[in-house]
Formats: sequence, structure tokens, C-alpha cells
Amino acid sequence: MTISMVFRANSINHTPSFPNPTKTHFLSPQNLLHFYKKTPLKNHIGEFSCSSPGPVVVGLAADSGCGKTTFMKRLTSVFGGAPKADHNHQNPDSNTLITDTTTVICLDDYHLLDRKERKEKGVTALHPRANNFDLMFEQIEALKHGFPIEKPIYNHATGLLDPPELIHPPKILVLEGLHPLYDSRVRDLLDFSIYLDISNEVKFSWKIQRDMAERGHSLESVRASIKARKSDFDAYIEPQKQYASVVMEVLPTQLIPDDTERKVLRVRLIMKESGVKNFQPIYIFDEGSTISWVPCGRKLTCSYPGIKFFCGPEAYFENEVTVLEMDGEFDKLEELVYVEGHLCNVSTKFYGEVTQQMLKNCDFEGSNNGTGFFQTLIALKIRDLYEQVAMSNGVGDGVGVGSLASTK
Ligand SMILES: Nc1ncnc2c1ncn2[C@@H]1O[C@H](COP(=O)(O)OP(=O)(O)OP(=O)(O)O)[C@@H](O)[C@H]1O
Ligand SMILES: O=C(CO)[C@H](O)[C@H](O)COP(=O)(O)O
Repeated sequence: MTISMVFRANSINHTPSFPNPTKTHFLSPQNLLHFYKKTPLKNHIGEFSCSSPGPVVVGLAADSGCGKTTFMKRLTSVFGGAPKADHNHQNPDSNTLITDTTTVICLDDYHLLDRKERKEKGVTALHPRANNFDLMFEQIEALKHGFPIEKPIYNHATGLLDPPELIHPPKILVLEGLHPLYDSRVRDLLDFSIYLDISNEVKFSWKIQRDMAERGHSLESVRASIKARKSDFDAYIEPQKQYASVVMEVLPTQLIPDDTERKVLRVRLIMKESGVKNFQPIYIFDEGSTISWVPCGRKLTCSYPGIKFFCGPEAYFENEVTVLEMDGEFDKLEELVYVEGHLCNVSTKFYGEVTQQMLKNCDFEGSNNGTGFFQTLIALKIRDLYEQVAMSNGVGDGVGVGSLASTK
């Protein structure tokens, strides 16, 4: 089917080009077509194929500086395919990452107010008023139904909204940013979602590391920026974690008493037991049991302070979840295969695939601890989910174990 339409951002203060659908107003591709036949586009830009079925849509929510970029690198590495170099030619400040299989949209592009306007109105980028959720919903829904969109670009260099870029529906669409789970209409479009829950202590240490070393900020300005965002973070970002399919909590270690370095991390992967189609939680040894495991010994080298795993059922926002926890660091990544061998429900295609991925990406942040390990496990779960959806749609093309991809 070839359809000539693009769901576009009409202006910087986008006038929604679509009737404002409610949660119950489901729009099939036919309905969308019907609407567009009746409502000619102001700026028609060509003929595009409606790729049917549309993408699997994944949301990745977190505050700024909480490791979304690193996570995306691991995810695109699992899906394979190098980033398309030509995409950013039109605007080198585009935030979108496109590989053969995956498109990662940064939701900062749906900022409604630019930097100057936010300052004038005294709102942060985290506040819903600063973001255009109507446009976000319309465009993600259009992509989900296989239609291309013209998405705005928030330029982080200038703080302005740039002219829109054309985005075609991919196989896997990832929405990363502050608010993928905030608006219930957008939330309902997600097949899988992740919330990166970085504790204040760790967030502060990561932000200092990046903003001071790489962006030339002072310690005081990093502190002030975290403080200024805190109340909006608490009100609008953090509550999203209750909706996520999985939450990755990153906490200070419990293995070193009074640790202030924040280098050794305790990472908890909180996985919903039910309600997430095509996803089953990972566990150790025996499903439903509570297991504490110190694997250090003959098969796993552990220097101080060692490694401790935990796995078991818990309640999280009234949901039954399985929690997989790792505290400590790996000494030798190749020995990770020993731990991998004791995990169940890991969506690998062959024995040792997690370890292979970790070794391939050993230079990424968090490769020696639970952040990198669990990011890899989730990436494989998303690949599996995609393949199950593709199979049930009769498309059945696996996404292979791909080459190393890099992001922003
Ligand atoms: N797993 C990790 N282990 C240790 N440090 C990490 C990890 N992930 C991220 N960091 C630190 O946090 C910083 C921010 O990470 P990253 O750029 O991935 O975050 P982000 O959420 O994409 O940020 P932004 O939204 O501001 O672009 C990194 O530069 C690094 O210093
Ligand atoms: O929280 C953020 C998401 O990355 C940014 O602060 C927000 O997008 C505003 O960006 P900038 O500081 O470049 O104006």
C-alpha cells in the first residue's frame, strides 16, 4: 500500500494537525487515512510506503545524565546494523539515532517551549507545560501505524526548535527521554518500557563526572542545576516508574560500609510478573524462590568487595515483580558466562550470548557492574519481544546479532 501523507509538526508552537483523540478513541490506519483524505496536508512532501505492520515501540524514561545514551548503545548493538550516517546531514544537531532496524527518538524534540521561553515563564524542561504531548501522541501513533512523520528537533546547542526532520517508521522505535510514560495516550502505544531509577547519590556523582569533566561546569553549578530540577523531577518524572515494564534501580553498594566513592554499585532489575505481553522475568535457579548468591570462588574471580546476587519476588506499586539484584563488580568479563549460565529466562539465541555482548561493548560505561549486565539482559529481552510480535504478525524476520553501533 502506498500512501502520500506525513504527520507533520506545523509550526514551532505546533498546531495539532489531528483531532485530539482520547484514550478510548482508537484510530486504525483506515481511520487515519479517512481523516487525511478529508483534511489535506498544508505541506505535502511526497509518496511514502505505509510499512505494515508498524514498529514495536519501546519507552526509556530517565532524568538527564542517567545513562540513557549508554543504554541505547547496548540496545542498538544487540539489534545490529550501524547508525545511518546520512540521516544527520540535514541537521547535524538532530537528536535522532537511526540504524537499519531501530530508530531512537529523543523526546526533548517535543519541547513546546524553547530555552528562552522556559526561562521567561520560569518552568523547567521537566514540567508538562514545557512539552507538547498532543503532538508526541499523534506522531508516535502515526509511526506505530506505519506512517512517516515530520518531527521537530530541539537543538541542544542553541536551545531553539529547529525545522522538522522526516522520520520513517522503523522496525523498532525507541522513545528516550524525560516523559515517555507521562501521557497515558503515549503510554498505551508502548509495547515495553524501562525506567532508569538512579539514586540521588549516584546521579550526583555521574553528573559531576560528566558535567565537570566534559562540559566545563563547576561543582556549584551542577549542584544548583540538580536542586532547581528536583521538585519537577519528583512531581513529573519519578512517578512514571510505576508504569514501567522494568525498572533499573542504581544504588550505592552495601558491600562497602560508608562508601562515598560511588564507584561500586548495587543494581536492581525490577521486572513486572504480569501484564507485559511477550515478556517473562529473568530469575536465578528456581522461579519464585528467594535466592542470595555469592558466586565468588573457583569460577568467578572477585576482588574486594566481592559480588553478591539476589533474586526473588517482591511487590512494587501494588504489582507483583521479580527482582534480580547484583552488588559489586566483575574482575574478568569473560568469567561472566558462569553467572549467565545460572540465569533462567534469558532471551539469548546461544549459550554465552550475554557474555559475548558484554565483551564486545566492554568499553561502554558500567561494563564491569550490574548496570551494563542488566542493560544487556533487557536489550536481549526487547529483541525477543520484537521477534515474537513480528512472528505473530506473520513478518517473522529476526534481528540478528549485529555489529557495534555507536550513538550520540
Ligand atoms: N552505567 C554507568 N556506570 C557509570 N557511569 C555511568 C553509567 N552510565 C552513565 N554514566 C555516567 O553518566 C553520564 C551520563 O550518561 P549518559 O550520557 O548515558 O546519560 P543520558 O541520560 O543520555 O544524559 P542526557 O539525557 O543528558 O544526554 C556519563 O557520561 C557517565 O559519566
Ligand atoms: O532535561 C533535559 C533532557 O535532556 C534537558 O535539560 C532539556 O532537554 C533542556 O535542554 P537544554 O538544557 O539543552 O536547554
